[in-house]
Amino acid sequence: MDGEKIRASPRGGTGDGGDAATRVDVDALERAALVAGGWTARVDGARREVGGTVTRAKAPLAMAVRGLTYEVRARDDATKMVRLLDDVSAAFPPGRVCALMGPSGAGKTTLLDVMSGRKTRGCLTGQIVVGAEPATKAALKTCAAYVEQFDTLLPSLTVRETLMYQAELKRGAGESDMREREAIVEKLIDDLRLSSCVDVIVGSALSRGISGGQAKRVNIGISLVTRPRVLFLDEPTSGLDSQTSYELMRVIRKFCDIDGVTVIATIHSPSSEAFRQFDRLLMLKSGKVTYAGPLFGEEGAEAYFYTLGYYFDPNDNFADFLISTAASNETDFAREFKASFHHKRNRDEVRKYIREVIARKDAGKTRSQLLADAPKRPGFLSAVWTLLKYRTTRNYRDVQFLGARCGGHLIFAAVLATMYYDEGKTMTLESQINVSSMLFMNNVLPALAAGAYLPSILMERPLLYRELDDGCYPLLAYVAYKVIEEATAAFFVSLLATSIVYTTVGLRGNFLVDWLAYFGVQQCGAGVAYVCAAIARDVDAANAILPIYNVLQILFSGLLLHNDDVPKGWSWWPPTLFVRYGWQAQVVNHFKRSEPPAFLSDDGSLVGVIDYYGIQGTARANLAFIYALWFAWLFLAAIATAAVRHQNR
Ligand SMILES: Nc1ncnc2c1ncn2[C@@H]1O[C@H](COP(=O)(O)OP(=O)(O)OP(=O)(O)O)[C@@H](O)[C@H]1O
Repeated sequence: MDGEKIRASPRGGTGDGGDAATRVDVDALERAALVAGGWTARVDGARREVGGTVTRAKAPLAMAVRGLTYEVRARDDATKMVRLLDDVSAAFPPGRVCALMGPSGAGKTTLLDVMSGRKTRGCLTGQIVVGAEPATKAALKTCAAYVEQFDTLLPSLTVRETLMYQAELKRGAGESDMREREAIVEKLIDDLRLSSCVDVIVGSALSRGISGGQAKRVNIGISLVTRPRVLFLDEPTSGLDSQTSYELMRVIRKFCDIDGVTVIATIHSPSSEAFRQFDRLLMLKSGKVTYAGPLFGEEGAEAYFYTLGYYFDPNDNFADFLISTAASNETDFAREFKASFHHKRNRDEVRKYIREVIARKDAGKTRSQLLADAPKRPGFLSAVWTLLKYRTTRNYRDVQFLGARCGGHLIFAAVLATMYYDEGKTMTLESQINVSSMLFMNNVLPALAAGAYLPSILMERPLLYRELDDGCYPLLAYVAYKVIEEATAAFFVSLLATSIVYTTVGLRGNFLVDWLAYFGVQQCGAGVAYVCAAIARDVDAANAILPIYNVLQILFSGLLLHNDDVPKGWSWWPPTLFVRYGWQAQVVNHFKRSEPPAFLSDDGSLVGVIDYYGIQGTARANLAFIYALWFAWLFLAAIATAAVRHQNR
């Protein structure tokens, strides 16, 4: 409770060294695991074997940063650099739960992002080590996991499916077979106390699912499926009530003690009980260290701030005391810390870990042990299969998902059927105009319907970013999964829509050509939607960009302005338009250039509708252009998704 006394270490320790007695002897744990030859876990002193599977217990890893300075271009003036971290040095001993605290804007999240290798821009100097190695992005990917503040989960999966989905994406077949993955997931469900909601869907704002606290635990669980040795958490308790945040912190503490995970978490204002699960503290203010060391005990933070004249009333919440103290402008905390014994102790600790890296290097061990020990991740095909297995199967059961992709096409087909019934059976001037116009709209509509793809692509963007950052799959696997998912649905709906129009209107050409043109245009439209979704910041921007492209496409596809009349400056544009090729393929397929001449051309002679509009090429050649454009748009979409990152990192 907030009113309780916080005098001594809650785990009976007396400072940094003092709580060692209550911590799990991780070396002993690892030895036990090796002897047993199985994956062992100690819960309340008892050894537990899970599923009889073979996975070595891993020792937790220390992390340290020395002289870390990080600058970015100022938001308001790109010529200026802003220093967000200023000469930060701190040690994060193995198997401890470290709190990163400070007033709002102190640089906590920045430090967490920098340490976890997630910063995508800015200028970084200083050293970061993990274990006895430099903390390269590749090394961190093998041993660390990051839990973001906001839950990015798939709403339609149950808790168990969510954990299995992540386990399949993150654990390679060579290292862990299905049974082992299941054993890991069952253990996580147990450890995270998710048994009561294991078959409940995650849910969203629109569909009721698990509670906020359970969602947080699932979010942590998906990071733990790889059994990381370092866990970064960005404000794990934010938005939770004090009881739920306490329970969550206890679970995290347990992972730290039993599974040997080093935890580094930014935290705002936890309850006293939740805060007692931490044992180290790094405080920042304006990017500078204002305290680094043990949280509780005689040489802890309370004793340190007491020496500066800030007395902690035991009836208060210690975390609130630290935050309000740090916010005070009466003391230059960074300077005071540099002059303190605590700074010297921190410096020595950092040196110890950096020295291990240097010693390893001096011993000629330049190959990363972390990389060598890294479990094999699933390959490209395996990742695509997992995405289809968990995401597409759910999407196909979602009426809204299918409705958005099918409804419009079928309604348009029905309307065209009634408007142009039997129109293709004659070749009069009127029917030539009507059928060619109908075929034009038959290609415009699937292009316009691609707007239906935008919301789902944009909504799952945070999930995509997280899964890419977690190394779940390469971007191309995601693109492949998306194409298969959309193309499979489009295959059936385009077949049905084309059948309706072909038979009712009385089209004459090869049905396959009409269908391939429709399907191809539909897929090109999806490709354009992917590009818009990649470059647009939000749904509003995407909804503004896509219609501009489509209107420009409609204007220049040959019906509204004949091909021969396109102004010189625009002549490059029509050859890039898939609606144009779709229309041309279907018009040539229907009339076969054998329609009776009914239109007066510029030179006074009578020509058929194909020559009147200046339609070029055979049906096959036009189809070839559509499919070439499909690949071009997919290629552009992949490049745009990789290059444009709408994330404030
Ligand atoms: N490009 C930039 N130009 C200017 N200031 C920036 C820029 N990027 C980040 N900042 C500032 O850097 C500071 C550190 O941000 P950070 O998110 O790390 O703080 P924080 O301690 O996690 O804050 P909070 O507790 O509010 O989340 C903030 O004041 C932020 O506004």
